[in-house]
Amino acid sequence: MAVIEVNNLTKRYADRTVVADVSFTVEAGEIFGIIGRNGVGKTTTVECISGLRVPDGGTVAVLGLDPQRHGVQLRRQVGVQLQESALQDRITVREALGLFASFYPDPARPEQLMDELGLTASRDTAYAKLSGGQKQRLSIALALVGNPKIAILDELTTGLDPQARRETWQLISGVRDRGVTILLVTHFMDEAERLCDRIAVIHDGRVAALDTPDGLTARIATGQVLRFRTKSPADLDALRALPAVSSVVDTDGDLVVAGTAEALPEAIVELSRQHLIPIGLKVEQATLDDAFIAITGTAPTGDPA
Ligand SMILES: Nc1ncnc2c1ncn2[C@@H]1O[C@H](COP(=O)(O)OP(=O)(O)OP(=O)(O)O)[C@@H](O)[C@H]1O
Repeated sequence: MAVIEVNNLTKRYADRTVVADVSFTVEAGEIFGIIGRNGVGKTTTVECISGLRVPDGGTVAVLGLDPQRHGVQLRRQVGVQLQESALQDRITVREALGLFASFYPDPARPEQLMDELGLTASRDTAYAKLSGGQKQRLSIALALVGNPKIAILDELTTGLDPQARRETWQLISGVRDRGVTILLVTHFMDEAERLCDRIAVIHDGRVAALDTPDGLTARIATGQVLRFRTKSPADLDALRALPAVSSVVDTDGDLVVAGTAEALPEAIVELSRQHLIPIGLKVEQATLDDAFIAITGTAPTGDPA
């Protein structure tokens, strides 16, 4: 059963089209990812879904309701993690969770959420005194405190250290296992690969691809990804024309060539014909990162080291 249906969504700011023609459906119980580089319209798309923005075209239905016309009913059933919290500086973690819990008919227990999100030690700390990571955990807790049917999480783990990211992923998997549908916006490929059942790749305000993480990787997957530099610019079209090569992308001077197992010998011969040698050559198995590069022609940015 689809719980979110987005059809031909468009959104303009002044005369600039930010969301051009986006369509997808999210099924009950899945973790659905929206991935894309900064500024491609991900947040605008989820803001239209959560009723915070009015679309200029197309339709959005959440649990069968129009977010604009049925905002009050939907707010009880949809938890939204805001990118920047509008909390007062002096409110403590415990007070904020208690306050938000009071808005809902059947809220989660704040103590349990604080425990699950590692916030118990800072329960009496004022919002302004929390670290970036603690603020992030609190924003996730606030999205979940109403026991929502759908949770919309935007840049879930930005600002968290590697250990906290992994703990947050576990927590989100656990929330999904309890039957909550999750719409996750991220530009971290490892996060999308680890958590999402299906992913929409947004590029230039459109859905460039929609599939499972494995399905997206399989599009280029052929098996191998070669990474190297050359001393002078290579003829990329000649590389693209090789039978075993499915894509060639130049990411700031580093060439990323995806293809079958034959791509390596073919590329070496072609480069040698161009009087070039591959510098720093690495041969790897394809990942979601590589699929993203092949689909959008650009590298995702902001991945943690
Ligand atoms: N209220 C606004 N008025 C004008 N332009 C806006 C507004 N909000 C966003 N934009 C612009 O629209 C584009 C898409 O923004 P959006 O936040 O939807 O992208 P995003 O993919 O979520 O990026 P990010 O990961 O940086 O949040 C950006 O270029 C942004 O600067």
